[in-house]
Amino acid sequence: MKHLRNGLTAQILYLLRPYWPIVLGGVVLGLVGGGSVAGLLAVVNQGLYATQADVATLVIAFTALCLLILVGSIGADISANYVGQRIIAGLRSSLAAKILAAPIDQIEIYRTHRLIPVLTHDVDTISDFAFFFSSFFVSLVITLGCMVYLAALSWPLFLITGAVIILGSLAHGYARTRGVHGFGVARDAEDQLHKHYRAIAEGAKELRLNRIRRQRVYADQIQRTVDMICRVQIKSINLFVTARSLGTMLFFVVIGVALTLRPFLWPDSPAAVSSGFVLVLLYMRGPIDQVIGILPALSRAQVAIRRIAELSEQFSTPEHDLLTARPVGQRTDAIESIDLRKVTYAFRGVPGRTPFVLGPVDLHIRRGDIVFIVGENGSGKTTLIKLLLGLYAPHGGMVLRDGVTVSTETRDDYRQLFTTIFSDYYLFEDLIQGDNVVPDIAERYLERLEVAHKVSVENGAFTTTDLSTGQRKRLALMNAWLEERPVLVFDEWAADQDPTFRHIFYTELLPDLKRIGKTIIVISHDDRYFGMADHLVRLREGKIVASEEKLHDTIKAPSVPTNASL
Ligand SMILES: Nc1ncnc2c1ncn2[C@@H]1O[C@H](COP(=O)(O)OP(=O)(O)OP(=O)(O)O)[C@@H](O)[C@H]1O
Repeated sequence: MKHLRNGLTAQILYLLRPYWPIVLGGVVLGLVGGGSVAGLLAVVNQGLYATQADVATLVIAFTALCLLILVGSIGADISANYVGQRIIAGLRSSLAAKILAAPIDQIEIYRTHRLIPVLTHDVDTISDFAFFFSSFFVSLVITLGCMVYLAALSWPLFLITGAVIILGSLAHGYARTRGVHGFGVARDAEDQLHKHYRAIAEGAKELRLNRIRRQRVYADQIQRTVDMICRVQIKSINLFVTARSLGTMLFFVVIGVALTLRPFLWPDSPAAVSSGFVLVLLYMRGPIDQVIGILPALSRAQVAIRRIAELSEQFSTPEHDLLTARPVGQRTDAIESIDLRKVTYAFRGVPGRTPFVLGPVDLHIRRGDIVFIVGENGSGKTTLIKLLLGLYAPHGGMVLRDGVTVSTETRDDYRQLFTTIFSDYYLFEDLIQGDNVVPDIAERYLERLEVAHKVSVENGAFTTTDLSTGQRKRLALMNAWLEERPVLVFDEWAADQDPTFRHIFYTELLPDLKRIGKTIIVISHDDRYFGMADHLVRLREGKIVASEEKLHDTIKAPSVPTNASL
């Protein structure tokens, strides 16, 4: 926890560091604006008892102070707004960068339903607070300025007021501690709520078909979580509201007590002291109210910053240089072989269960081979290709490209060799080649994939991706073609295809891709087509139990349009 607090302070200072001149300027302007308000109250109080001779001086002082208040508060507001918005923009970019550079297994452990609320909810909470920060600071300075004026007027009254403020602060301290705890609990529940929201959005069809599950999701999960957040928020905010009203009432009490006691305790004190005291106390109520009013937002921002710090800590071992613009490096025909030597990988275990361990695996892949990776569900096929693709760093053993070990430094270059269509692939609408895609070539690919009647390529993007599952996968395949990388990896690509196109995929497209020099790795359950493989690797419980290499001569003339053949 201590570590986290350090992280929290460090996080705030780190965020403010690039803007320190503006922050400093804003602080000075806030001090000038807030201090001038206290000065203005003193002038007003003097004005109540001014003689004709004092009027000119007081008017000049009044005007000057009004100008200072204007300049100070506007300046403080503008600088706080600027810094706040820049920090939010910086946070948004740096969080996105952290996710883009985080190791894939760390992202998988963190989980999407926890990731999105940090990126949206927590950043927005800080943004809300940043918006009010300047008035918070100026109000704080006004309060301090008023206290200084009170001390100048009368020490006993200053001490009484100080004691009341300390009392009020203690009440608020208590409310804040409880409130922060409550906001923390509510924030945890927001993650759960987000998970349930994803379930009703992504599982809409299943929920429409299953009444029991629908009611359970709504009543037991969503409503229960929503009610819990509501209860905790009401409780936390009630604490703040009660402490706030108590504090306000204390002000009136102190005014009443001081005025009642004045004739007895300080019978000789001048009237200007009493009126100044009342004036300052009545005025101070506003800024103090504003400071107190912003405390719940401050507490929420504190919880949000902690969440962001946690995420940053979770992703604190990024892969380096992932976002540096660099040439892609060698592509076509850029490999002769890939080897896995005694590669192992273990997932984190669930308590009471043995974690899945892949390996040790030895695998040799030659350029131009069609490699099938087969095995039962859960045997480790996807885990194996994630290691092969450099998405997971092996826990033991090594991956070699053309006999050279792939290291942390070279892993991202190595990954650029592959185009992969995962079984849970994400289809980007824009093509990476953008405007460089010749419409004719795109058209021929689409025709080859039998989707040209549904979709075309315009301005470097597909005209639509509102297609059937199988058709969307064909677009993903077209993307893969256009990327022109030497190794293509298909994770159960054909599973969503109709029998005719599945046949075309295995018996025409794969051989054609091989013919143009591609190395192809296919995860498949289609045992009818295992004969198409040059190298069949069978996995069971994370181990290679069979590795058959053979030659076959079933390759036909190319029918895939390639840039070379076009
Ligand atoms: N993120 C994860 N955390 C913990 N365990 C995991 C994770 N991903 C996969 N596993 C475990 O690893 C094992 C292998 O999973 P993998 O996805 O590699 O299997 P697969 O052979 O591709 O299965 P399928 O044919 O069903 O796609 C499974 O038993 C699974 O429980």
